[in-house]
Amino acid sequence: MPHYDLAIIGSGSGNSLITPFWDDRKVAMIDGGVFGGTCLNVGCIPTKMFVYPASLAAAPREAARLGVDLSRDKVRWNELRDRIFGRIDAVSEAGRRYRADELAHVDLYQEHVRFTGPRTLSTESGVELTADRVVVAAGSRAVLSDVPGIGLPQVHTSDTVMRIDGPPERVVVVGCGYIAAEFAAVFHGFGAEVTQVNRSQRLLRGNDAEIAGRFAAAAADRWKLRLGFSLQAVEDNRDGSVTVVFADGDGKQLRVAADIVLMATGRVPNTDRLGVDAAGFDLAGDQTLSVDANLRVLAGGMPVDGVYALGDIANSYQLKHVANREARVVAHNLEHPDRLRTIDCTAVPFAVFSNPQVASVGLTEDAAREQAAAGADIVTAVQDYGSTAYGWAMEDEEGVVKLVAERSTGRLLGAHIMGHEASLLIQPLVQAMATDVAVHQLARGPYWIHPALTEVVENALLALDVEVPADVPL
Ligand SMILES: Cc1cc2nc3c(=O)[nH]c(=O)nc-3n(C[C@H](O)[C@H](O)[C@H](O)COP(=O)(O)OP(=O)(O)OC[C@H]3O[C@@H](n4cnc5c(N)ncnc54)[C@H](O)[C@@H]3O)c2cc1C
Ligand SMILES: NC(=O)c1ccc[n+]([C@@H]2O[C@H](COP(=O)([O-])OP(=O)(O)OC[C@H]3O[C@@H](n4cnc5c(N)ncnc54)[C@H](O)[C@@H]3O)[C@@H](O)[C@H]2O)c1
Repeated sequence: MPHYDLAIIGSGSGNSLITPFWDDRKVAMIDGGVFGGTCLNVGCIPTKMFVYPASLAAAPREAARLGVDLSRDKVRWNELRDRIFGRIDAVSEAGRRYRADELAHVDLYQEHVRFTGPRTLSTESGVELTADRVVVAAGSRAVLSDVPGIGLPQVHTSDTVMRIDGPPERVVVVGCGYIAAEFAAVFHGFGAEVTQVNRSQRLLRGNDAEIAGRFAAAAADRWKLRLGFSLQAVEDNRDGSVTVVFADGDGKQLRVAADIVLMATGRVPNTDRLGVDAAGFDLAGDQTLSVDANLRVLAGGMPVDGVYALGDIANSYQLKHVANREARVVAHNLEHPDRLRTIDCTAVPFAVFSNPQVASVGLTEDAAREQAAAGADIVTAVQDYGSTAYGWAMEDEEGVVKLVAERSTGRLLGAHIMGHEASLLIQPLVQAMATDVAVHQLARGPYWIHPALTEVVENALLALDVEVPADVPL
């Protein structure tokens, strides 16, 4: 039975744990999927490599408003796809080869594994292995509704939809989360007829209600949006296309013909495939592994010696920048068990790279008001991109910055942005929240470049009705 100093399940964020510290120790890297995990192979990176060209392809609509007539002649999808995956697949394969062939102290197991005890594992091919320390970084996977026709080749998840021959002409997107929003924009940008259908009435669940409402209006302005319908079946039309059948709460049917269907109805942690019962590990309500602030896995509420978890299997953010930070904490804790560090989840931002973009950090207005003792100390400001000089240049009619703050302290509690490069505009606000810089200090401390689009953030900060100290910079 091979024994290791460290066994890592998952080569996504888990791959970064093999630091020089382990050079003279034995490490098992175990991954039953494609080397490099979700972000590299089927997640953040390839999606954004589609998002950017799709945003260029969508430019004629915007340019026309400004008096410039452009046309989108052709989307060479297959060429674009092969360029993207030519780059990504090579990175994944180089990473795999490095771990498999070039590091004498690392054994790469390319198969799935299950726990048989807290630090004992069994691979699909029957190898039993033990380790002093184990890190579970086994990620999450897409959920598929159990309806007739779900197995048809036209039905995709984000894992497969970027590899199709195309471009498709008619796309049905099921769901209303980040993945649905990003792919609806990609296919719309490339000229497909997109119908996005969701069970609930609200898009981008968990976002500030005002931003989610504005995003729904912007989406409905671009592609077909049908809310309140649940997927019932996918029917094979026997001509290469399918009909996607939905029903609302009253049983009214919606039937949409499509070349492809993208199921974007959420992701679940892979704990159900890991044999966590045999290890005795605790699960949280959302089926992630329960961990303490040091990211040690819990069993019966107590940390299991030497066993850590990180990423989508251990948190409900399902964001790569969170998984990366957790990996840094776990790497430290593995190397310094006598000086454990904790994970800090202050001001975790996210961005949805749709059209328009959405970005957010901290509390929504509703959550802030719920959390405020009497509800009286919360102030908000809503600033349209169109109120700034750069917004005039763009003739922008949609972009908006919404800020939530505490009146008495000037503490920024939340920031929510929709519009052009929202993912960039949010960053100074993330910095302010992470380092506890008050609203008036952020607005008047640094210079803000004129007439950059960042002025919309500056103006939103100035519009917040917070108490301003007398000596604040002018
Ligand atoms: C389409 C899409 C777009 C996204 N875009 C963004 C974005 O723009 N920004 C952002 O922050 N986040 C984004 N995310 C989320 C982000 O990709 C994930 O949060 C992140 O990759 C999770 O990393 P991880 O290390 O936890 O898991 P993963 O990278 O998924 O790694 C887990 C690995 O474990 C392996 N594994 C699982 N079970 C077993 C087992 N039993 N035995 C052996 N191996 C196993 C899997 O094969 C996999 O390789 C996106 C996700 C998707 C799907
Ligand atoms: N830019 C980013 O940071 C980014 C991009 C993509 C994904 N991600 C991560 O990936 C995770 C998964 O994304 P997601 O969009 O799949 O999940 P999600 O949980 O955000 O959204 C899924 C949506 O599908 C709907 N739904 C579920 N079942 C349905 C059904 N049968 N019929 C119709 N609608 C149904 C739900 O109401 C929900 O709104 C997210 O939590 C996110 O953190 C991040």
